[in-house]
Amino acid sequence: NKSEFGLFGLGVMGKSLSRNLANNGVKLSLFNRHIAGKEENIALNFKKEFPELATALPFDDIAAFVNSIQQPRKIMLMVNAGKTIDLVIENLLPYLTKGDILIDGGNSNYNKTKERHDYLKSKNIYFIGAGVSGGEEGALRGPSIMPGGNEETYKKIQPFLEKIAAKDENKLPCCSYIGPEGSGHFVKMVHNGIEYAEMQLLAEVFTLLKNLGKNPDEIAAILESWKAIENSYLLEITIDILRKKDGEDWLIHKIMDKAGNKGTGNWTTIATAQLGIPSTMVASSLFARYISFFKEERITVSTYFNTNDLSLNLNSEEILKAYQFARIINHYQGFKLIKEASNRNNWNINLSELARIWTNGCIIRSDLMTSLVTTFKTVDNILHEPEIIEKLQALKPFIKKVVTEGIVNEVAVPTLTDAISFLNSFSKATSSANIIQAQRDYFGAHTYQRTDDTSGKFYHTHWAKN
Ligand SMILES: O=C(O)[C@H](O)[C@@H](O)[C@H](O)[C@H](O)COP(=O)(O)O
Repeated sequence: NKSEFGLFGLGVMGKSLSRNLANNGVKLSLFNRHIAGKEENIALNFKKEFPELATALPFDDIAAFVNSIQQPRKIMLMVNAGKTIDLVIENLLPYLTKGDILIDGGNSNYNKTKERHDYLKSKNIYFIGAGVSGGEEGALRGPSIMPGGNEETYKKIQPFLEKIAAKDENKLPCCSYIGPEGSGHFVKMVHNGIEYAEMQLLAEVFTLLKNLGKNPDEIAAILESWKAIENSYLLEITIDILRKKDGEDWLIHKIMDKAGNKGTGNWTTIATAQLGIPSTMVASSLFARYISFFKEERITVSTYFNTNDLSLNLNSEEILKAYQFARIINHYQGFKLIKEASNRNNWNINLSELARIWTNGCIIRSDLMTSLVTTFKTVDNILHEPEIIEKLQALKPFIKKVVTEGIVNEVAVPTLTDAISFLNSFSKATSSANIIQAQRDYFGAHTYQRTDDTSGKFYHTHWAKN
């Protein structure tokens, strides 16, 4: 008898999701391409490896794979984002039938997802762009899933995705319809943007504590003590990472400080610039990765500019409070970007529900995220929430001290700095943008509005003639 669901692409995430589906009783067909001498019998060997896949049907022939699945077919594509998806779609199309559903579970660009959605719609094939977060382990035990596309189509795959998704504190699936078109992949992209800044903040905390003379074990112990106050998945794995030994030394000392990236932080920065939203922290954490990449040049430049015998006048308590402050600003910026994109595209994204499906399974799950589920029930802008305002006011003196000490002592804290600089700018009723407007009008006659004219009329001044 035919399978209920097809899983196409048995890479790291594809394999974990297959086992998760099988563990949840889904009758599966598995497909992996055949490349002689390189990728042979992947699906078959994978099936043999895990008892839960006993009833799964393995394939490396697309026609046989498609025909093994009940109609309307539900096929999840777990292949690399980019051109591969389009290639796979073209290879599958000849065998698909009107009403079949393709689900792209990779980190695809939301603009491309909309294009693919519209293209396949013209062929009566449904396309869901589903963000899947949680990495290899999350995909196996329960990821957070962010599906976007046609809502009626989503209802047809909802039971499968909800089965495999992580569960929140009320045992509800961390999977919820996000909205139309590429909205699912958009929120996954911003999830990764928030992830970039969260990771960078922990890297800066590590640097500050290291500059206070702490070794990785001592730093891990300090972070361990923070779990009771500000826990998150990323904090937990950073503690594990710092405690990992490599012979006598700590493994972290052997890892090359050149950060990679696969594009989602880059796309988030492009999207935020295009939408005119100041998500400064994802941008600074992306650029911190880019700076790290110039290792050779950094080594050279380090011989020109570093001042010795500087000493940080800080304690771990102050650093914790600075970290807490910066995390709130990071989440404010991420959700602001999503809210704006949702308004501009009429996606109608429910921020509280989004925070809820991010409370488990995904990389940015944290106590703060759990608290935001409630916050977004009353406000859609956390900088307007009295409790959060109060918390930021209480934490502000500490991040000001930490960032000042960091800069004075030449410690690289770009994303912590960004957090306080952002609020220093965003909390000013009167900014210095009048200078910018005057300069633009001076050299380009770009005109400006006047503070004493509420009509909003634009003015031009013949500056040089004064
Ligand atoms: O939510 C997740 O499960 C991760 O974010 C996942 O999507 C992946 O690990 C990122 O692609 C890493 O991104 P970089 O390679 O850009 O750091």
